[in-house]
Amino acid sequence: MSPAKIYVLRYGHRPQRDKRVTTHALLVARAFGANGFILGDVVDEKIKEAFEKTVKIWGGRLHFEMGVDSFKYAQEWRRHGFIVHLTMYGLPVDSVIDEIRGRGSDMLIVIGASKVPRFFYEVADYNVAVGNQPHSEIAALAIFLDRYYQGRELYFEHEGGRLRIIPHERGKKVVPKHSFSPLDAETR
Ligand SMILES: C[S@@+](CC[C@H](N)C(=O)[O-])C[C@H]1O[C@@H](n2cnc3c(N)ncnc32)[C@H](O)[C@@H]1O
Repeated sequence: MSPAKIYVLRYGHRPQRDKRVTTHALLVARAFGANGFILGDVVDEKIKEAFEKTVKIWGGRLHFEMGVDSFKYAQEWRRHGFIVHLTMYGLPVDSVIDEIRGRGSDMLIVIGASKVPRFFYEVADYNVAVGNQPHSEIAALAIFLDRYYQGRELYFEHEGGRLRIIPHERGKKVVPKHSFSPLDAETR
């Protein structure tokens, strides 16, 4: 059973220094099968611009919101879904991923920027570590979603957009989306 939807909550974004990291977390969320990305507590038009530009060109139906209260958002989420907080201090991803995959409700994945308050460790149904070494929220999110989807996310179709890439052994082959026939999809 799969959850109805998967959202990512980015906690602690600092507009002066996290633009690139948060943009990359958003791109990973979109490309690797999340349905929504919530930028908690701050408004950053640069992140919104990056999101809109990507969706316009490459498609996808990712829901994007910013400036919402992260604490309230997480509490509200518990009414209809469960929460996974990615942290190096949590339980190994491989020990909980099957149970998480088997749950049928909406999943909120919380990723931090710097220090994440105790609240998120407590509100989370699962504190999940992607290895117990400090690395990056982008890497943690990518690996978590990849383990969750068991690799299938790399082949998801993203609705809409203008362009698609035809995989090529050398160079870049990019075509307008409307020139792609469903027959090609079946033979890929
Ligand atoms: C700069 S790191 C801060 C590391 C932090 N001390 C922690 O609790 O994981 C920013 C974010 O990356 C994610 N992260 C870093 N290493 C991780 C790991 N080994 N497993 C899961 N998430 C990790 C967490 O979401 C964390 O809030």
